[in-house]
Amino acid sequence: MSNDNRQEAAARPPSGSASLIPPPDATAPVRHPDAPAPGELLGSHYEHCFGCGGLQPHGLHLEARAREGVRVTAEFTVRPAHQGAPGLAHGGVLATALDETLGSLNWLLRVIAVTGRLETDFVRPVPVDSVLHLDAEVNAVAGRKIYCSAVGRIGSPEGPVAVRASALFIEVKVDHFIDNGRSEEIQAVMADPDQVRRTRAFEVNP
Ligand SMILES: CCCCC/C=C\C/C=C\C/C=C\C/C=C\CCCC(=O)SCCNC(=O)CCNC(=O)[C@H](O)C(C)(C)COP(=O)(O)OP(=O)(O)OC[C@H]1O[C@@H](n2cnc3c(N)ncnc32)[C@H](O)[C@@H]1OP(=O)(O)O
Repeated sequence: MSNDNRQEAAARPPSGSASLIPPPDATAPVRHPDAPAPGELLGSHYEHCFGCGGLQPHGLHLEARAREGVRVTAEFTVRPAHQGAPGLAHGGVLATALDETLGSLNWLLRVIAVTGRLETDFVRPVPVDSVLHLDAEVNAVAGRKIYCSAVGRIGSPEGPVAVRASALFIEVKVDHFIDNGRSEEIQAVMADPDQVRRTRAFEVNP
């Protein structure tokens, strides 16, 4: 694709499916009063998470930072292990980086939620060793449904757009993980009082 065509593609509104368009009764997202201050790192929601976990050797090690409103930013350095084509990031890895960044928005709402739908536009190839600057925000909320979008730019927050995503997250209770997770890992997190306290605090969402 030529540079002109890429710029045109980057400027196009995301071609999302109907289920990613907030319904008429959707409301603007409300930042929780106890959300981390703008500029603060959010921290990992689970240390073995492939997206953000510090103890996950194969992971992306994304660190999301709170911004104003219900918005976060994160940086992802593309490593040789993330290749799909020679020297270029795998699209699924880029989708994971978008998913993780979007998922971290729920810290600002103080809601536990999982990805129901994630639609990704791959606008330009992302070379190994480049830093992808991700910027995500919640656009609307309707009941348990959280509508959000993200963009990833190469090299700097003002760099060329490489990827974009629209997503629908669905609020769940802690039981979602207890009922569905493998018992070995669930027992390990249940034995960690900090993890349980943090997760339960989110569930109450005062
Ligand atoms: C104490 C120990 C705790 C241990 C936990 C430790 C840490 C946990 C803390 C936080 C971690 C949280 C998340 C992780 C964060 C970041 C990682 C990135 C995010 C992910 O990577 S996360 C993994 C991938 N994700 C999944 O693994 C979800 C699999 N899935 C399901 O588990 C169900 O599918 C679910 C729950 C999504 C819905 O199921 P459900 O039965 O609760 O609700 P239902 O189906 O009724 O949907 C309600 C309304 O959403 C609409 N809706 C649903 N799905 C839709 C779709 N796909 N497209 C369009 N609309 C959809 C319906 O149409 C309906 O709409 P309406 O209300 O208008 O009718």
